[in-house]
Amino acid sequence: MPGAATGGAVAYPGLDDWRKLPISQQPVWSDVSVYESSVKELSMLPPLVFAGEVDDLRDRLALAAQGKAFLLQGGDCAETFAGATADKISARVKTILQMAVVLTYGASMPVIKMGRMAGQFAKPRSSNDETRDGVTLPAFRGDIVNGFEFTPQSRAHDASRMLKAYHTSASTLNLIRAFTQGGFADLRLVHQWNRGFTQNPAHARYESLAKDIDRAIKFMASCGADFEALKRVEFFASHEALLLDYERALTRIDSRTGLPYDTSGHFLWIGERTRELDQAHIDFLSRVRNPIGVKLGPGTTGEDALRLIDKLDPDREPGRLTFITRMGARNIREKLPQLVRKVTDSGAQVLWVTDPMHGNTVTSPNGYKTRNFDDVIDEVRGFFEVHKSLGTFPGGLHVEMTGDDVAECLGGADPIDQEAFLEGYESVCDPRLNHKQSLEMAFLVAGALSNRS
Ligand SMILES: O=C[C@H](O)[C@H](O)COP(=O)(O)O
Ligand SMILES: C=C(OP(=O)(O)O)C(=O)O
Ligand SMILES: [Mn+2]
Repeated sequence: MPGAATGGAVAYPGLDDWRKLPISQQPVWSDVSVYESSVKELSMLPPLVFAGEVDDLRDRLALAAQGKAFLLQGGDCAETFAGATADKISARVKTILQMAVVLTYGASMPVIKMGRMAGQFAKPRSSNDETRDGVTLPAFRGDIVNGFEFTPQSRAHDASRMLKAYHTSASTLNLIRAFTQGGFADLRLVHQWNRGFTQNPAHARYESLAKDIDRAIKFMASCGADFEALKRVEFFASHEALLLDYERALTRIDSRTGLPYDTSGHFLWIGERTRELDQAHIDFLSRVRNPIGVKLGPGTTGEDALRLIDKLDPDREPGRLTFITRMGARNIREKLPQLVRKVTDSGAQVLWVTDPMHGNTVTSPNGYKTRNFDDVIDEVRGFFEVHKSLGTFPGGLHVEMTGDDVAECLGGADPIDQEAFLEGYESVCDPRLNHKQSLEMAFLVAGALSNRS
């Protein structure tokens, strides 16, 4: 039975209480013995992240909550096993680094860099099934559960996929660490991150900013400045903590503090569909030390937000809790103010982040799940306007994006139209900003951040 096996997972009071609670969006594993052996093996594998890194991230997020840093979180809607190639991973990391440079330079503010990467394999779905040409099969729930291919074999829920997800996360993280610690992310290579991407307006704008940074670095170098700090960047891994069998098996007790950390990623978030207060996801995540995010859709009330704070951040610990609002461009100016006001009046300090993607999903006339770049931008603008009017800090941006030249979202300065989807649509779940749309977004946010006062 799913959710039943603790395998060899470390024991700690409360870590298995979620098993007695209602839970949604979980697989029904097709083979119980495979499930049991997979969970057992997972619980014996090394942690993917170190608890000390998780603590560092909490400190960084605390700064963002105070308005002293900005969080940039981006990556695929659904990572895939096949997509974990060096080219795709490096294009995504380079794009996030480029966006971060634009933000740091434009807004004169430290930027916390975080991928929806190295673990973003589980997807909640609006429907359990999918029907094509009269054939109905289980919906695709992410590579950690089943395959995208539309056959009964591929769509069966196969628990051994959790092991593949672990190993794919490990190799992705290994490459990310190599890139960001091994010299590739050195700010003096700011031009090189632009190489290999096609020419376009955002690309040219980035080149010109990179020239300014180059000039400033050369000037400082000739003044004798020490650039050791520019060689490496911190880069954190995050994903939606949806599949609790997996998250539980990777939860370990930190030898320094004796406390539980979910070592599948640095930052974990709870999705809009699984954030019910008395249910399994909130309970489980309330018991691990990682910084936690919660997605908040347009139906969230101020009372909901306060109850989530009490449950997930009872000690009001700086950096512990991030609210990722995904209201939709049409709702944000009306719905966000009451939430922010209620939280601020309670004295709690959370980090407010905008996800301008998930409230703006539409179907294109030719049948693709897409988003209009203008709607995405409008939600970002609304987010900044609301926080400005309330005197609170718009602390981060959460986007579905890729470093590849895909055609999945409509519009942008070098516009994508729906015909382009026929060749360029690659996502197995939600549409992502492509490389140029991502850079364009970064310039817009940098402008909004620097114009705040
Ligand atoms: O992020 C993913 C989607 O928004 C979520 O999985 C729901 O998608 P669906 O409506 O296509 O199932
Ligand atoms: C499913 C997702 O988001 P939400 O929970 O906000 O719908 C997601 O981030 O891919
Ligand atoms: Mn998504």
